[in-house]
Amino acid sequence: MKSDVEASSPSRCDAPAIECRDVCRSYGKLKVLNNLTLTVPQGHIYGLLGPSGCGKTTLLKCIVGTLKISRGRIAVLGRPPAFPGHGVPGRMVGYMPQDLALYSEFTIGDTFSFYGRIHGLSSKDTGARMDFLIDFLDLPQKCSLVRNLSGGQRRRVSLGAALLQNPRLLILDEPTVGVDPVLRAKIWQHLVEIVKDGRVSVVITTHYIEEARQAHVVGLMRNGRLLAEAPPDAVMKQHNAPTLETAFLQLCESWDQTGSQRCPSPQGRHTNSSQSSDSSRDESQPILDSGAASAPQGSKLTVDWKVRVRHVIPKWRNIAALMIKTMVRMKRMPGFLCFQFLLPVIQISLMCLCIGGDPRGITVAVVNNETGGQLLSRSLLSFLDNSSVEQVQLSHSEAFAGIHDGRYWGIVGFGKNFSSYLMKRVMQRQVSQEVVDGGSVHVWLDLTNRQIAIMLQKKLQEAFEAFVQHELGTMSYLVSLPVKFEEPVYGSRNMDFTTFVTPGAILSITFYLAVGLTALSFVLERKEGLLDRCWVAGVSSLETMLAHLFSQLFVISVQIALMLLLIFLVFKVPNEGSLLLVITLIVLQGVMGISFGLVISAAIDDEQSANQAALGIFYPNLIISGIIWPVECIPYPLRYLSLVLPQTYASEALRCIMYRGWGLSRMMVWRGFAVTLGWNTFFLILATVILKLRT
Ligand SMILES: Nc1ncnc2c1ncn2[C@@H]1O[C@H](COP(=O)(O)OP(=O)(O)OP(=O)(O)O)[C@@H](O)[C@H]1O
Repeated sequence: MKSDVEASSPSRCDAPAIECRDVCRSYGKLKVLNNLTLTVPQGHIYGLLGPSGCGKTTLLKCIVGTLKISRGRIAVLGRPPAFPGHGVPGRMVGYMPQDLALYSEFTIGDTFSFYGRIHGLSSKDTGARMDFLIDFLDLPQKCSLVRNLSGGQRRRVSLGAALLQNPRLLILDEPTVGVDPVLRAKIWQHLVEIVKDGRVSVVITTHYIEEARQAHVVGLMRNGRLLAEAPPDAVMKQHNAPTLETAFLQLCESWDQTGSQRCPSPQGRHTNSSQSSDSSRDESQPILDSGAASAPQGSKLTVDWKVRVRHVIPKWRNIAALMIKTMVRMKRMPGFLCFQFLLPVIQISLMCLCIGGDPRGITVAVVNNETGGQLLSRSLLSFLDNSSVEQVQLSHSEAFAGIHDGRYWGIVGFGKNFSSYLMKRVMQRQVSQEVVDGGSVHVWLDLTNRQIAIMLQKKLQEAFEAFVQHELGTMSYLVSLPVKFEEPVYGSRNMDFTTFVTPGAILSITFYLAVGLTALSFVLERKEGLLDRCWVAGVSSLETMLAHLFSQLFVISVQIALMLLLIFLVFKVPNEGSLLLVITLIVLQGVMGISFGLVISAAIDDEQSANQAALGIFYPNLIISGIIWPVECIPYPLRYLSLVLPQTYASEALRCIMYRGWGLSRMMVWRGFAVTLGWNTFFLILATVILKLRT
């Protein structure tokens, strides 16, 4: 069989392009690849055929390194995928995944430029390749948006992106689906052309079995095993079949009848001939040693520490390419960008406008039984704040009927001798109970709304103090409480509840917007195969995270600038402390939101669950972080939980900076920064661990 392969191959080369030995891979309990052994000779087109669900895509993902195998060994272009310093993943491999994995907001030109940047092509080279590919793949103009292309056109753009850098190995997962027969023939012709000099190898999966006759070798897969691996003619000859499809059907039937033991598969041959003592080694652990699959016998692949360091250090080129990608996408979605910038402004405005202010237009029934001219009751009522309290003069019975019907929040009542009795109370040393009662303002309140009731009590008290000051002048001390509130040490007398809530609300808004955007963008990119495609192109997970962090920092900065301008200039929230500290703490909370978004996207695969996770923690965190109500009201042991949450100490620190003017030397301030940094580190480590466990 091997001689058949060599006879039909365009050139000979000793080291195979891909060598898989006894490869196993499972998804949970589902065993998808089952001791699969496969060899792709250098300079050949290898057609990987098999029914839907037999494991072709899984195998290709293992070959390019986006999935780790659980057992066996893989060598691609001489080394295991992801071997430090190896070009796979990277420029040496062109990968077209089954999902189109294209940014729909990109134009065709943007798509090629993006991958050109990642592969380090000059703009001239990218331009030349782009022109060739657009012409060759019969694509529309390069300014056409991917989202406006037909399914077949998108598939061709995806193929073009895989061909862009002239890779040494092409891995194409069903590139001809949805492509018309003329173009399909052209693609195959091109593949035959590029492997001619023996430098480039191609692995292609297709559902059109007959088109695979143009491949130099076909591998027929079923149930995670390779049933046959030979040139198409040899397979047909062996099964005396007129077509490849018939041969494949016969092979499947014979497999079903005889079982795997006696099936004439090359796999058995490989397994027997090459079985080594370490063939069942777990590749997910010692990935460096596993490169021995292609190394000369007895030798081990070693890596220079410089190469190892270079492999780990993020490349600025890739980060820049990803950041440009984000900017281009933002530019193409101006509505979404405005929404991103304006949403926090809208949220904080609504909060400042609607939470913490005094209730207005509260109707109160006034029952005034006094008659005559110079009445003290009228004078007192004139000091009641009209903007907050609306007075309705009623009789006793009407007032009580109204409050019982819920039309009034309270009743203010004066007896018919109120003025004279009040003066007696003030002037005489001893008075009767009748005078005390008659000289008092009687108030009945509906206490079902605590905020309104508190406001009414406060407004009545203020009105009384102003009235006493007006009527008694220097003698007003006679009816005042002997308690004097001096100038506040911190804050001002007119600070309202809004002032308390604002710092925590800013942190919370910044944190949750960053969580949502990060989780959603990563989950969507992974679901659409975009992350995998970038990874195969040579972008590391760290580079992806850093690029996202830098792009998000830009968005967060604009959001913070707009929010701070609004609260300081429009809502006049005071800031006694360092603006730099205020901004730094908010930015760090935004970065923490990004880190938490990474945790969600690492752990969750679909956007709906990611959204639910983000929303699910939103309210509990808001409530027990002391953002809308003081932590001091939280009962133990819930208080302990509250104190370790990411925003409890941070909100307190921001309030201390803004309202007390404190700096980092104060424990309540540096504690907020320390907790934020601690959570940041924890989330980043957790995201990395989850990603590692799930790969
Ligand atoms: N992420 C995953 N989690 C769980 N099971 C999976 C996952 N991906 C694939 N599978 C399962 O693994 C099996 C092989 O899938 P794979 O995509 O490799 O098949 P395929 O041969 O490429 O199929 P097709 O030709 O239809 O693309 C299928 O049963 C599939 O349901």
